[in-house]
Amino acid sequence: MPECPSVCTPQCTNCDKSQFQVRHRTLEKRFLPKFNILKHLSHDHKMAGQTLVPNVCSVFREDLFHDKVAIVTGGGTGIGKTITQELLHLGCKVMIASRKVERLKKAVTELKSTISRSSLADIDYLQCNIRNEDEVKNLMSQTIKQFGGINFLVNNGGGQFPSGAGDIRLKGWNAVVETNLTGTFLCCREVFNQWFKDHGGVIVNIIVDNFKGFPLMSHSGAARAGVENLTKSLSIEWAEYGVRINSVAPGGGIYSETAAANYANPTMIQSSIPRVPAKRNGTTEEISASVCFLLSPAATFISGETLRVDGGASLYKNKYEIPEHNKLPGYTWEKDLSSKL
Ligand SMILES: CCCCC/C=C/C(=O)SCCNC(=O)CCNC(=O)[C@H](O)C(C)(C)COP(=O)(O)OP(=O)(O)OC[C@H]1O[C@@H](n2cnc3c(N)ncnc32)[C@H](O)[C@@H]1OP(=O)(O)O
Ligand SMILES: NC(=O)C1=CN([C@@H]2O[C@H](COP(=O)(O)OP(=O)(O)OC[C@H]3O[C@@H](n4cnc5c(N)ncnc54)[C@H](OP(=O)(O)O)[C@@H]3O)[C@@H](O)[C@H]2O)C=CC1
Repeated sequence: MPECPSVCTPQCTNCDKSQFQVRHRTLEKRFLPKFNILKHLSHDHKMAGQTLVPNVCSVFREDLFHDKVAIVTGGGTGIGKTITQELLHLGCKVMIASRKVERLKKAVTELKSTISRSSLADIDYLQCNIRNEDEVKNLMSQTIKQFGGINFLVNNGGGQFPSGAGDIRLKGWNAVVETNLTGTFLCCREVFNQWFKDHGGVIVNIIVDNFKGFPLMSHSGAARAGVENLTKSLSIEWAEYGVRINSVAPGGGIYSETAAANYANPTMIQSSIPRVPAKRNGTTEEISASVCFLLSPAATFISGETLRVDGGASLYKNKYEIPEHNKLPGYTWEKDLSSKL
């Protein structure tokens, strides 16, 4: 672990680790191909009564988005929270939106405290279930009212539950498709109708690594394939309005406490590591950087594209182990003729 810097950082009241140690331990663990991250994160580190907010940094220049307004769905947790942190760091005003108000409130309180006085950045939240058309309309209109317009939409909110396709009930299928495909469509349509049609803007959709199918999450694989195609259609339809739209496909498992908590087996996020050429999980920061790149002027000639951020995983073999079986016998004329004898 790196040496403690000369300026002493606050101590965690739960475990005596310094802020500096916590930050570096977290990074260190993330890069170890072991499944012990959960143990390390078993309590919130608190510094002088405050939950630790890790120091934000970015490969982009600090004022890059100082005149921009972004909406990040699912911006209170995991990948969405990291994207929000980086956008704030780059001077952006960010509206985060999802279903659970308590999580949104907590994130806003935490992240607001990180904004420096000289920055034009700002953050607020709105409750919005992206499956609900009226709530999506309200998200756009309230953001325009509060921040004066919208430049970026990051459709990050989404998810699924693991299940064999044979066991997925219609309600569960619909819940996943409505969340990931319909919800993304509603957000795109409303931001376009209410603002982008007249002012242009940039959209980034977060999808998944479903390029070789998404066994045990077939509902999500199908819904995200729909989003990938929607991305292509809209990039063509809306180019004349100054709208760019791309997708980012995180792969290999991106650890966050909330992502892991969604699964009965919390090591599921880590289980794909053996099949990631990079031999590690991705970080939320790596997803955020790719989103910021696609939002930025560095990507003004990129639209309708899907950026795979997966350490090469989508090129490697499928992560679903197929049990030994002989249920798909071969066809030969000999067998065919002998069956007719
Ligand atoms: C190698 C690993 C790679 C992993 C790659 C991807 C990782 C990630 O995406 S991490 C992100 C994880 N975060 C989330 O998924 C959060 C968002 N997800 C959800 O909110 C749910 O999964 C949802 C999309 C299904 C929505 O849930 P909810 O709002 O509760 O939906 P409804 O009440 O309308 O309907 C629920 C309906 O869905 C079925 N169902 C839900 N959960 C399960 C489950 N765990 N197992 C089986 N079935 C489930 C079920 O039919 C529900 O209806 P009822 O039976 O009437 O409750
Ligand atoms: N972690 C990973 O390995 C990977 C993640 N992804 C995708 O990245 C995105 C972010 O996931 P991640 O940060 O990892 O996990 P999280 O579970 O932390 O994030 C999911 C976010 O989506 C929000 N959300 C879910 N349903 C809705 C809804 N109906 N309306 C509004 N918001 C909703 C949740 O907020 P709330 O519950 O408050 O509504 C939550 O903030 C998801 O789309 C996920 O599927 C893709 C590939 C890999």
